[in-house]
Amino acid sequence: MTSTGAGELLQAEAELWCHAFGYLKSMALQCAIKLGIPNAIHRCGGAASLPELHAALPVAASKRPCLSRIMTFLSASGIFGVETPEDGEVTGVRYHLTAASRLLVEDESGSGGHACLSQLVLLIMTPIHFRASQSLADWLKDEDDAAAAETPFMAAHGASFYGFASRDAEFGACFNEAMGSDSRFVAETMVRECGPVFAGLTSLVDAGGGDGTTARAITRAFPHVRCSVLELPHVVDAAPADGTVEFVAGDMLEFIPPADAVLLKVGSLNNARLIDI
Ligand SMILES: C[S@@+](CC[C@H](N)C(=O)[O-])C[C@H]1O[C@@H](n2cnc3c(N)ncnc32)[C@H](O)[C@@H]1O
Repeated sequence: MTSTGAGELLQAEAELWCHAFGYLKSMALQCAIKLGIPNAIHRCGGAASLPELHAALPVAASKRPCLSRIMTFLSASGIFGVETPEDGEVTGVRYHLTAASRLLVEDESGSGGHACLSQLVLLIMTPIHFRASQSLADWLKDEDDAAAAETPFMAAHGASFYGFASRDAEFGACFNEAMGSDSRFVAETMVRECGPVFAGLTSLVDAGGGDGTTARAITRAFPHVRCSVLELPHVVDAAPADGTVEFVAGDMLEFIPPADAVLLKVGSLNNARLIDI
């Protein structure tokens, strides 16, 4: 067995610390969104000093010194860029938006026309997901193969992800809103870059199409394509009915309405089920 040098050992320990504290990156990002830091920097013209952030953000006066540490951390993570003045004076440090944090700016006209992804990012970091991932080791050890524990999410919450979303109206609404923001973002690129794909179609069904955001964007960009959305009943019940797209309540594993094309932009269904479809 080869012995490991002190330098390598210390490096290995540092790596472990980075992994163990990795969740702090997520939590700092969550904090930035909840405080509205991307919006504040955007309103300052795309770059802001600490005094400008203190004036714009709801941070208690006694906690202001901590904000500079959070900004340093977020800058090291690439969420914000940082320019330090030559004299090193802290009040002269300016933080600016990066490509990633521009996607967290709520004002669409100011974020380069992109949809804002803040709701989606916050959804990924809900305690509901953390609770499920914290049960991963116990779930792997457990011999119980009852349907109730098919996934770590089911083991933690007693329901499938979509079962939970239908049971908890507040979480369901957050989830649909977050998916809608992702769809707005993806649809912008899809209709701009994939025109030829839609050229020969007269109808399309978006299976698991959420609140219909993607289908609406397709219909608006390609009016010759009649779009419908197949969704679980609780999602159809809450969907905005503006007549642009038709909603069909059902289970895509059982039935998909006939159309020239099927759009499938879904996660959280296991691979075997997706292959069935
Ligand atoms: C990850 S979300 C994606 C929503 C939308 N396609 C988008 O990209 O914004 C998956 C969607 O599939 C729906 N869904 C899940 N299982 C389904 C099933 N068996 N039949 C129909 N819809 C389903 C969920 O309600 C959810 O809205």
